[in-house]
Amino acid sequence: MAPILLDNITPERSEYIEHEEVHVKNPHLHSMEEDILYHFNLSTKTHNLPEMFGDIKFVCTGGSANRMKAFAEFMQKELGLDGENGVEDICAGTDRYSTYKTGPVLSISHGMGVPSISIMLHELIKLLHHARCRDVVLIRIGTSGGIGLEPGTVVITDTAVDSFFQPHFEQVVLGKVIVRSTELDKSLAQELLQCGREILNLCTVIGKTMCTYDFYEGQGRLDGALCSFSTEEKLEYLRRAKEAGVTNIEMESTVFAAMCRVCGLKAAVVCVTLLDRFKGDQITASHELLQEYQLRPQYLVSHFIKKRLQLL
Ligand SMILES: O=P(O)(O)O[C@H]1O[C@H](CO)[C@@H](O)[C@H]1O
Ligand SMILES: O=c1cc[nH]c(=O)[nH]1
Repeated sequence: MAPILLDNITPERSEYIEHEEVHVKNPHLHSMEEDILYHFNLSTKTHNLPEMFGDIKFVCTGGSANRMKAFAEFMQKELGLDGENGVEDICAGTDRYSTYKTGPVLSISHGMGVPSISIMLHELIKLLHHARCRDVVLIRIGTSGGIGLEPGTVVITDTAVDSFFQPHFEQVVLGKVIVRSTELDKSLAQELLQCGREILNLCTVIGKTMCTYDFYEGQGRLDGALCSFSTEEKLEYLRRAKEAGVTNIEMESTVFAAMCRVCGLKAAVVCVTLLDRFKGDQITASHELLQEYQLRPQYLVSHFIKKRLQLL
């Protein structure tokens, strides 16, 4: 078994320092003449990153490219910005991620699962660093499976946990396992919860979010191509998750929380639940209802952004 190390590049407690530029935790980066953000099709030599991105204060990210485009269009309207030509994908030169900027809001897709969001976050955090951004808040707006919650509930994550219900993210580096904390910013979570409460008919709760490496077996589903457990074993696992404080399950929150924390970035996860996993595995809601569910975290985060910008 690989040796397990607690993260040795993270200080004891990674504190967010107000008004400081976004920093990266990589001593090699400063000696590089050029930094190519390959999956964004951007580079420090070919693009003026401070001019293009220096005013970003909010980064919102979610798995689907269409959702993040829709969110950018929505924010354009909400912030009263000129939207005659719609929004344009800044990284159109690559189809790995879709990126839109509307005023101080960057909307970017991350694909599905830990490896995909982790690559995006490496390049995003370097982008924010090269652009000399300050006081940036990162929010994942996503979907999830609920544990004992009414479908359509919006969950604000207080801590992301792994499949053992631990607040950890494990990264294999040079054949060793590095364990990083997945605690999220508590006051930001409370601020978002308050925003949820201010929106009529939006059911918002706070709880732990479990992040898995798979949608099927990894989330205890009985309907994948493989399944090695019984219905009773599945329900027992979900009951144990619920007892540990888990309210929903998705596939990116631990690495998102861990990477933002190491780099001193304030981060939050806001996911709507598409089903109650105690009641089933298949997502049976209609397309229209699922579309409406996906808008709920967007409304909440838009409300939060407008409050922060003192537009409300
Ligand atoms: O709806 P988004 O944000 O894409 O995320 C959730 O949906 C995907 C699975 O359907 C996973 O990536 C999970 O985390
Ligand atoms: O059950 C679900 C629903 C959405 N996303 C997940 O990861 N799981």
